[in-house]
Amino acid sequence: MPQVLHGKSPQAAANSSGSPANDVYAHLQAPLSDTQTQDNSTPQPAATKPIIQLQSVTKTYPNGSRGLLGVNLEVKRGSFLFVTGPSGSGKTTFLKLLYGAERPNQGDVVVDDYNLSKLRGDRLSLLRRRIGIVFQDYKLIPRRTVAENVAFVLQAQGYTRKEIQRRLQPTLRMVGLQDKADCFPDELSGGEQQRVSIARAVVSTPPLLLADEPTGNLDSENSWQVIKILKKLNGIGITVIVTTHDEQLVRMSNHPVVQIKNGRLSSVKS
Ligand SMILES: Nc1ncnc2c1ncn2[C@@H]1O[C@H](COP(=O)(O)OP(=O)(O)OP(=O)(O)O)[C@@H](O)[C@H]1O
Repeated sequence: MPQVLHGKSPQAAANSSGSPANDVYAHLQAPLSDTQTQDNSTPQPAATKPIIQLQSVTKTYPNGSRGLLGVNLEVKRGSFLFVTGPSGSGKTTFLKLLYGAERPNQGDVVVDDYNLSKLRGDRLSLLRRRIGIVFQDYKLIPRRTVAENVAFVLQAQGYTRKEIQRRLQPTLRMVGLQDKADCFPDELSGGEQQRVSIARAVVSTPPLLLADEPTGNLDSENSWQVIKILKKLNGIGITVIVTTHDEQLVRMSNHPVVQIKNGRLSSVKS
């Protein structure tokens, strides 16, 4: 049986946490159901289907290292999920399988209705546009300003200049960097750089945000600030999955938690 993670409906979350009032994110504020039927005989409306489904997923690397073993998981749209576990347990492998950077040896990975086990080429690129990714080491382009780093994603996806301008300021405001638009990454603190990378990940308003140890290089205050921004994004409907070693952050956050140990997944808190 897959683990099923229940998320608070994004609308409810938006109402309780105060969503940012700007129309860039408005289309993410449509009410989505937080209940899901297990009856596969009746077609489910898109909004009630899980955004992520893993069935019997095993990943072994060519050198024989175990990434994941027999993992079953369903994540509902609008959820906020923490993934914890010791170093080398399989957390990054789990995220890589979700955005198609690795493929399972066995089992199916379905994300936003795309079966990643079979996805190639253009269709994989299309799915990746629907997934924002945040890394521990930010991965910003050093010779581009904050605004240019964030706008770059939209340029690559063919957005018009007008649409890029429309999205840029609200997104920088959302991460509290509206005054740093013209700074270069090396003029920012680690926490600020991570917030730029979050802005870059969500400026195209993807329905899914994956964050791999986003607070790994930050002190506790900056870590909490990053988590608060991720919560805010979840509040407007983005499904958020965060890997972390930081038990304190997980305890403070009151969201579902799964643990991966030796490639096996178990639910710690649902
Ligand atoms: N490209 C790869 N080739 C071979 N083995 C790999 C590769 N990537 C990861 N592994 C192995 O797979 C296992 C799981 O690694 P993974 O990076 O998913 O763990 P993790 O939980 O994210 O670790 P950490 O918290 O240290 O980042 C480890 O044994 C690791 O050595």
